[in-house]
Amino acid sequence: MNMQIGELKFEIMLTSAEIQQRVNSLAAEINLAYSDKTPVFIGVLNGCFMFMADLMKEITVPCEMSFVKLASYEGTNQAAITELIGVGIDLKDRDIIIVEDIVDTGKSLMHTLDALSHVGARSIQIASLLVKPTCVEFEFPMLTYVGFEISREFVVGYGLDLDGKWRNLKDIYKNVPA
Ligand SMILES: O=P(O)(O)OC[C@H]1O[C@H](OP(=O)(O)OP(=O)(O)O)[C@H](O)[C@@H]1O
Ligand SMILES: Nc1nc2[nH]cnc2c(=O)[nH]1
Repeated sequence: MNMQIGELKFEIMLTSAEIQQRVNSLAAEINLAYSDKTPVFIGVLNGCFMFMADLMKEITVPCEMSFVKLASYEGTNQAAITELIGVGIDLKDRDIIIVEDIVDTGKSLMHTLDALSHVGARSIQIASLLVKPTCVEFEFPMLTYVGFEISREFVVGYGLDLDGKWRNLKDIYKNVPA
């Protein structure tokens, strides 16, 4: 299935069914690993909203959740990354799971980790639906829960935007040459 956004052409990369299946198995892994804990899930807005919602519905251990906000991209070009906006939960001695839609260069995740490094958490793990291994500029030993490793192309849908739009698509599309 193809989609044209302005001059950009997109092809379907992951269907809603494929995403749901993978999200369910990630949730199962987390349920097992945190069976004796009460983790705090911290979603990094805006992109995480669909992944976070679908993941949380499958989490069966007692848990809390909150959201932080960063901003980094405009269109397909990287711009300056701004500050982290508040969490609202005391994270001291808590087991944190950061929830991201995508780790591309890894800069956003580095900012989130930096901001959380002072809160005195007991543990920090990361769940990201998508990772671009050929783009990541940092090592993330805590990136334990990865939905799909994907290639370098820009992707939209399932929370991921292009100029603020297309986040609502239930499938994920990748940019292909026109
Ligand atoms: O690994 P990186 O190269 O830093 O890119 C990944 C980040 O980029 C996107 O966020 P963005 O800042 O565009 O905000 P959004 O979630 O509101 O779309 C995405 O949601 C990740 O947080
Ligand atoms: N929508 C979207 N946002 C991103 N942020 C970093 N990489 C991407 C990407 O491939 N798509």
